[in-house]
Amino acid sequence: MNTWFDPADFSRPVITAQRHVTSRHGSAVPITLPPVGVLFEMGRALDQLTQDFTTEVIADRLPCFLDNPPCLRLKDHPQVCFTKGGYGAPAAVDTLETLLALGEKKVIIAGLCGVFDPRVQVGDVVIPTRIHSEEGTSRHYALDATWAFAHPELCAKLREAMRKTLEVKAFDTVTTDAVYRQTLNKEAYWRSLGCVGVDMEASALLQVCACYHVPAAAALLASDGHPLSESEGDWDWGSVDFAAVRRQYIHQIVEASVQLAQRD
Ligand SMILES: O=P(O)(O)O[C@H]1O[C@H](CO)[C@@H](O)[C@H]1O
Ligand SMILES: O=c1cc[nH]c(=O)[nH]1
Repeated sequence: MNTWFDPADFSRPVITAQRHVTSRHGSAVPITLPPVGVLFEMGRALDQLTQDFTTEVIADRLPCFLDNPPCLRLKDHPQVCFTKGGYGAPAAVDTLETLLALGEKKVIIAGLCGVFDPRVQVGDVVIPTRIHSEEGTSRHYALDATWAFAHPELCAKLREAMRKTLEVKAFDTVTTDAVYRQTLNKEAYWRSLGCVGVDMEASALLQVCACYHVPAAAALLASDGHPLSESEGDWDWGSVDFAAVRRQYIHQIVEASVQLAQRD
């Protein structure tokens, strides 16, 4: 059983995100965020956003403990903010905790995943009901962090809102800490659990949101198809038109998040 989380430990965390954001290491300027936030776990998203939409800067540098990404909103739809989470579960959760400390009430996670199931192709969007955890961060937040669950209602609405050009698929996924230890056997085991894809942040983000009772759901664009056996070809990234697919995906996430925020 998990020994990193002690449910009887009611002593206070030495550093909290709430305290950190206004500390000397955080920000001198008060920042308030809109209630809905999109946490991109991919590199191109904020550049694409500023290229293709009219945006405004909410904060040049979010006062996270590790990284300091900018936080943006659309000029015409200021009720949603967009930022980039750190890569890997610990850095991603640092960004998330900061967003929550600054007032976010609902979180949409938008990232990439590698896929290892014939039912899913590069360019599909996987929106999981639950994510199996092989990362350590969520084990500091919950006694049983084996699976992290999306908020059922938000997950259903996100699937609906994302159904545009790209295929949306409702399969479970897994989050790992060790990208270079995704062996063929390991991925066969993940398949046996019903998982179709792997990323490095999403289970921790969903688990932390669940612990704080903040509705969250994750959409993962399949960015690379993994070989399923020794006889299949080598791993490779993306597809011939992956840049266009990724752009389409970012647009769908933007539209879906605005739609979901308008419904609130
Ligand atoms: O920063 P971009 O190109 O989105 O890629 C990031 O996302 C991938 C993992 O999801 C890794 O390749 C990482 O570098
Ligand atoms: O985290 C990731 C993202 C894409 N592909 C993978 O195998 N892992």
